[in-house]
Amino acid sequence: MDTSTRSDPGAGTRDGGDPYTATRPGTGRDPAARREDGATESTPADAAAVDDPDAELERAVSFVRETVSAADADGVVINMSGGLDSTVAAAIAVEALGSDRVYGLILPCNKIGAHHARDAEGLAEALGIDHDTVHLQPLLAQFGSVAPDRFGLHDEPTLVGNATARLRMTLAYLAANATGRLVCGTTNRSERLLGYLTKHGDGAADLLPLGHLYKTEVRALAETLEVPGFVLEKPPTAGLLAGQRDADDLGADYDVVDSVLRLAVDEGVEAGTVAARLGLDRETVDDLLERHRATEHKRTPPPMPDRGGSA
Ligand SMILES: Nc1ncnc2c1ncn2[C@@H]1O[C@H](COP(=O)(O)OP(=O)(O)OC[C@H]2O[C@@H]([n+]3cccc(C(=O)O)c3)[C@H](O)[C@@H]2O)[C@@H](O)[C@H]1O
Ligand SMILES: Nc1ncnc2c1ncn2[C@@H]1O[C@H](COP(=O)(O)OP(=O)(O)OP(=O)(O)O)[C@@H](O)[C@H]1O
Repeated sequence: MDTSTRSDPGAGTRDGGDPYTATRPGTGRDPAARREDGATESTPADAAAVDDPDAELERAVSFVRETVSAADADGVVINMSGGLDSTVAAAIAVEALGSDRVYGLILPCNKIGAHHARDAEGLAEALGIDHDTVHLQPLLAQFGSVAPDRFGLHDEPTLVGNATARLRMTLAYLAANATGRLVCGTTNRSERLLGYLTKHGDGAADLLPLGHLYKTEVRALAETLEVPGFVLEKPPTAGLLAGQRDADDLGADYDVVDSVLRLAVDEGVEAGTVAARLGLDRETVDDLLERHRATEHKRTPPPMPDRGGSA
């Protein structure tokens, strides 16, 4: 991916100073913790490993090609933020379908978003895909007039963030309906397992080419795709508030998050053992696993009464 041009060199970091030093929270690692079974302690950095990035990339590319073909669709629509996940998803879609069958929607909602939107426009141009930028503020302002005494959006970051994510989803489906395309989501496995997404917002899509990959694995794929350094350097953020970082919300960086999820969810290792093996404090592990449990409803279809015996 030749995307060396960037419209705004400061956009990735200007809202929070140096993202890798000053604003990053602690990793949650407890140097005093030791493995209960005496085995060698693993490190969160182990989570970053992708055995064969080229093969993983080919798997994702084939998946997109086959899914679009099976749906007899003309291509995909991707909401592009200028961040890691949507850039990697768009690059995979271009490899799978060709640039003329990928359409990017860039949907900033505030001033912080405007910087990232310029990045997204540059990335879309470098990928050679058609794209449009739509500022959401006027549409969101209308949401504020709905029963304002009951659901005021002012000073409610989560309400505004979720409404924005669902508005982006609505526009993606509008474009998909109108052009015979599928909506390509950008959610990764870390976000899915923690429910760290807006239900029926950024979590809603027709295909998820990154849905099986942890965030640290998406990063490894980005390197294989030669995604430009400034995208890799952006600290993961939902992009809704100045200085907001996924690591602040989740209590740990993604190398820690992914290590915990691999052991606890994929391998079924008990929380205390996970903490000991990774050298983490128990609270960090418990908080992450509680998020996982509490968001099961985001990973399953809506419940409904059964029919009393018949399927
Ligand atoms: N047990 C249950 N069974 C069935 N449904 C249940 C439920 N509990 C809640 N619900 C429903 O789910 C709703 C809550 O879920 P939801 O609307 O998603 O809202 P919620 O999970 O509260 O918020 C979304 C979270 O995802 C984060 N996010 C969003 C977008 C992008 C990113 C990112 O960085 O990529 C992160 C955001 O910062 C926030 O922490 C409730 O209002 C209710 O309608
Ligand atoms: N300004 C935006 N314009 C269009 N789509 C957006 C915008 N902001 C977020 N989205 C959509 O919502 C998804 C989730 O947002 P989020 O900011 O968490 O992801 P990201 O920027 O791709 O990656 P990262 O988590 O590394 O920031 C994005 O991948 C993208 O599809």
